[in-house]
Amino acid sequence: MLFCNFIMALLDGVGLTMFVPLIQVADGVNSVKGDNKLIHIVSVFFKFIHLEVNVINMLVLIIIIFLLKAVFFYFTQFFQTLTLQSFVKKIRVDLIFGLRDLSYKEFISTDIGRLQSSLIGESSQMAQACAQYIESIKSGMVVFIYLCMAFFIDWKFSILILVGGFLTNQIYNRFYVKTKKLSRELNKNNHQYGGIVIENVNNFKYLKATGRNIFFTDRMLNILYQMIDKNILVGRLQARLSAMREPIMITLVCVIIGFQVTVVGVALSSIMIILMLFYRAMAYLMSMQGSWNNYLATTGSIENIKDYQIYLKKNAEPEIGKSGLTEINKIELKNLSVSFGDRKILNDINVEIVKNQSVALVGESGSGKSTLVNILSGLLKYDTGQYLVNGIDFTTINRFDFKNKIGYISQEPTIFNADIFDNITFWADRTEENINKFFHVAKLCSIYDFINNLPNGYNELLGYNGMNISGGQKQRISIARELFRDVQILIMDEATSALDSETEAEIKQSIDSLKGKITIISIAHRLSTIREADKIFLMNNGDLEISGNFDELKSKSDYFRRMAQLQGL
Ligand SMILES: Nc1ncnc2c1ncn2[C@@H]1O[C@H](COP(=O)(O)OP(=O)(O)OP(=O)(O)O)[C@@H](O)[C@H]1O
Repeated sequence: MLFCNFIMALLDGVGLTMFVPLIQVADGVNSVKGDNKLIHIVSVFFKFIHLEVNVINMLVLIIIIFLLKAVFFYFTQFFQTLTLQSFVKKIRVDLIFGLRDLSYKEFISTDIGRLQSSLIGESSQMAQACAQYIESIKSGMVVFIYLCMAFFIDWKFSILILVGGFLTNQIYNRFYVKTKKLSRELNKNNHQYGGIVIENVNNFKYLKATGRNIFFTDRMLNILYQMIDKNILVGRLQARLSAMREPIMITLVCVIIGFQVTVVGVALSSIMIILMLFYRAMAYLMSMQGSWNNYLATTGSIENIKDYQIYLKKNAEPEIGKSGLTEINKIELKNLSVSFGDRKILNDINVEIVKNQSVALVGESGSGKSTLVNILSGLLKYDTGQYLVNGIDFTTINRFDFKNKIGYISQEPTIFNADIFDNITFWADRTEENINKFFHVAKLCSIYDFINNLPNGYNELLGYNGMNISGGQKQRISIARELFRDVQILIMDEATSALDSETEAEIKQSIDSLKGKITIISIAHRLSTIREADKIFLMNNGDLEISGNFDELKSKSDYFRRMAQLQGL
């Protein structure tokens, strides 16, 4: 791109300077005072191509030069688009992979506003910044070529360009500093705004029901107004820059005419050419300064994206280890401890779960059940101890291979903004086999009748976060999705909490039918759902107190017995 731009600028300069010998030829060589260097070069060139030096030939040459320039202009623009798109691709792909690999531990404390604006809005701003950066380099290159040619044609002219450049740069520098500062502030506002919008959307129902959305609206408006004020300031700066361009140039042009006529005493034809070259060079110089200022107006985004890429890389949790895990036969935790900051959340945990066993975790709220399950599923890292899968250290296992075999149903059901079929099958092809399997799991999860009664059947859209269906229906869809996947380990964290007793009993039956076929790890406050579990772990304040089956625990633990009695078991 830069090579084509270089040739294009060279042709532009050569084409324009051709007007000097053209006028000289038209007027008769002797009519122009001063240097006859150019006409000499032109004569040599025409002699070389066996043509006469006359006005017609020179005009044809000028047309050919500008046609060639157009060809190189085309290639410059084309390569610029390629450069820009490969840059945008690199940034966006990097961020996409960064999000994929971001560790769960980091994600839960990340600035969501920054995350979303980095991945969406600012990536586009980066493209604009890159375009402006390229433009300023291109214009700079043209100015440089003009300068070189100017030195060759008339050193006084090059001094004038340098003086012009220096003067305008002095003025522009003040604007550069202000624009850069505003850009950084705008960037911060963008993150705040993004964060509030996401919070507003995620908690829309609550905010609407309680009238608190007014508070959020005020917060959004407050930041929005700040952003608008700053954007107006940036616009004002840019308007001033553009407005100043012409008066500066006209003043400089007048100074040059005055200087040339009164001091040097050159003929008008010569002055016209110098002015033409000067005007052109200054236009490129100012365009370079303008593009540079536009580029600076987006530096906040550039700095942020750069930092964010580093942040994502630093907090990446790649799917390390060799692939090839075909079956999970045993998982073990040995003397495993986890802390959040200074607080120990899990303390010296020892757990062994073998293939197709069904285990349950019980304990008071905050005792560490979800944290333990997050460790088992590979979402969270542990501080000390060991996690073994089939006797192999978990850190050396390919996470993707492992997680691919894990089904996870959490307290908050996961619903995608798609229809029921895609939600359950995770966008599987609608082949006869998949449709049959879809109905099979729908029956297992007591959602078959519901789907059949919908106006669009399994093509019914569920809306953002499943707004169009009930909590229990969402939960059943989440469970069906995991059953459709043929997972080897099914983790259920309060999976049936949103269901009424009748539906819960139905689903329990379905889950029970999986007993002995896959490994099931469940957390439940309602003990009836885990009564049949092979092994129950009782947790207390980060410790794993005791384990055994339902009846064993009842006899071993007063707490468990009390809980069971309270629930009529
Ligand atoms: N990201 C986190 N940062 C700091 N502390 C955390 C974090 N996640 C959980 N905790 C703390 O760890 C402890 C255990 O939480 P955990 O969610 O594992 O408990 P739980 O037994 O599953 O509770 P519940 O039954 O209410 O879901 C709690 O005291 C909680 O405050």
